[in-house]
Amino acid sequence: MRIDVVTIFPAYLDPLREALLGRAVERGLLEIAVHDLRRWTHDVHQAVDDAPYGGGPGMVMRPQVWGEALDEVLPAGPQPARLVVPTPAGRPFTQTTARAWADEQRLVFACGRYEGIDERVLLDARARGIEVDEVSIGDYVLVGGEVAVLVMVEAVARLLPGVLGNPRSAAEDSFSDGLLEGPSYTRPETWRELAVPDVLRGGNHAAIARWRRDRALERTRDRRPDLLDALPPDALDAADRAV
Ligand SMILES: N#Cc1ccccc1Cn1ccc2ccc(-c3cc(N)[nH]n3)cc21
Repeated sequence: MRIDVVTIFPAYLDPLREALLGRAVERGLLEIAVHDLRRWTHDVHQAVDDAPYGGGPGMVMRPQVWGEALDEVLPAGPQPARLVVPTPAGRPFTQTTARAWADEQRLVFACGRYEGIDERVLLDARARGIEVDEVSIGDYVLVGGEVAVLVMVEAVARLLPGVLGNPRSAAEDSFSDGLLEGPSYTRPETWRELAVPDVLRGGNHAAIARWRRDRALERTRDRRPDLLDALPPDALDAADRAV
């Protein structure tokens, strides 16, 4: 997978070169290119924004600059690519989204700032046959798209083959079965007079699986009842429903 990110703050994306993702790039499991949007300005001030038509607070990012940038970074043509635009007004980005995007050959992220990007940039991209996803990472307002891109790139990249040391981690993490993950423990057996639950030290794998499922159901019911409501009818068996 190749990931391109266009932004006026390229340094915001430096964390993509660190740790797990940095090692995945070094190992050639994915490519990441970050582009400074100001490269496509032609004025001495390198202006990327202007006042909004119709008035209102803040500024809007100019279509000309974005248009030239995306013409170069995301040329229309046979190679499929997806343009992702983070916005508070977007569809929710979820684990399901991450799984779907993990199958893409190319992802291009457009990081807006100010009050966002002129709508015609997205219209033009769609008119050129490019898939455009406007996505939100949560119901709160950030200052720009860069942090949202860090979140989404990490969520997608960890699903790529070879990126995680143990592929079971991605297969069994929260949301993989529609539930939140339950509590985890490691050594020592007792810490500050708090003991690891006996069942986890007992070696009975069926009992451990049951205990973990029960804790996941309890946690999901308590923190995210909406996820329980979204489960398919046959997702919970009688033992689950008794929790
Ligand atoms: N757009 C916009 C906007 C609209 C109103 C007020 C402030 C902004 C700032 N902003 C500019 C770019 C941009 C990108 C993504 C987010 C974003 C995503 C999530 N999930 N929250 N916030 C915000 C962004």
